Amino acid sequence: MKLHPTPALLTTLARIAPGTELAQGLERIQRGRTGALIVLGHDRVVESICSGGFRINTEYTPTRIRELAKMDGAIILDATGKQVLQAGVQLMPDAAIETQESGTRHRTAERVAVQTGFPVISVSQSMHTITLYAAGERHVLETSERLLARGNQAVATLERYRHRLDQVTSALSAAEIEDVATVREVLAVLQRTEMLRRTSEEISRHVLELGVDGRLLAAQHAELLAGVQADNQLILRDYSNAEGVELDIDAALKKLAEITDAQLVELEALTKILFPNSTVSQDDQLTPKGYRLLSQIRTVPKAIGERLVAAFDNLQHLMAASTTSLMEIEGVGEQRARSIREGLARMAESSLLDRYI
Ligand SMILES: Nc1ncnc2c1ncn2[C@@H]1O[C@H](COP(=O)(O)OP(=O)(O)OP(=O)(O)O)[C@@H](O)[C@H]1O
Repeated sequence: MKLHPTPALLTTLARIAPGTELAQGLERIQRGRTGALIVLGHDRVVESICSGGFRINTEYTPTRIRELAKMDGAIILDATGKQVLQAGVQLMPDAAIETQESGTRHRTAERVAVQTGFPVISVSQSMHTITLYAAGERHVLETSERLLARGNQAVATLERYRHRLDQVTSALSAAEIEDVATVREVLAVLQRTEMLRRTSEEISRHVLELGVDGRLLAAQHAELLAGVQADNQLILRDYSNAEGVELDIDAALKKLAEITDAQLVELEALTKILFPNSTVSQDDQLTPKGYRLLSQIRTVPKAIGERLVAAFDNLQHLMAASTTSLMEIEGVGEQRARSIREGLARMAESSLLDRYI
């Protein structure tokens, strides 16, 4: 799935997000009902397509750029956006570079961005829009109100997803402890975790683009993600050898991120990720290795979790292990062995309570 804006474009969007000096300048230009063509960087290539205008080499301020935008021609800033280098410049990019834009300002902006590799901002006087050309993409900036509306909608979705994820995660934990976990339960957690991840990523992009206007959204986002216990890497590792062959976890995670939203809902594509070589029924039972549940015990660092799984092979064996046999593992002393046993016992207790009371 291709994200929009892409991470490369987002980096530039964050530089002109509300609250930044550049955003304040753009806002003043729009309020003054003028347009502008601003190049965010300067080098020999830029120099070679510049004609006329004048060099000012002065510190960037929102008021200054607003005044300079009143003139015909483009404004060139340095790559940090802190210095105004030239103004009133006629840009003559390669006319062979394709552009779908119609007005000359926007056509020029797109071509300059492609030719120089620097971000270019075009403020339209007639349409009152701000378009950013960067990283091979074109992005029309949205108002904070619209971005916030979409962000709030995504937060409401995230809240629903979180609730559902918590339900399927505790159902899986209970089933794992009783050794009756089914393919369906495992896939449900894989699916819900990925849905949560996608929505969360969407909110992060809004937050970045919103700058200071996104503070509340960022706080809500963080709160909703606190304590999420599902982790798809651990799920995949827990069931990695369900077919007798170890999965390539990184490749599986990549495939998971690439399937479409529609495929994610249907489970078929997810089944193929976890079981690339065989056909399974949703009711088939699986035994986890125990990575995920071990990761929830505070006193078990990752390296020790790895050794425990390597030595005991699966969660059932781990749960049956005595303190003495746990202590045979490097890094597990008496205290840690006890806390592992207590941790697993506590999980068993609470999952039974969840299930039957
Ligand atoms: N090659 C260029 N170099 C520098 N400035 C340019 C160039 N082309 C256009 N401009 C600037 O854009 C202004 C508007 O041009 P034009 O109306 O043709 O473009 P437009 O894309 O329709 O703009 P808008 O959407 O703002 O109306 C020009 O007056 C000039 O200041």
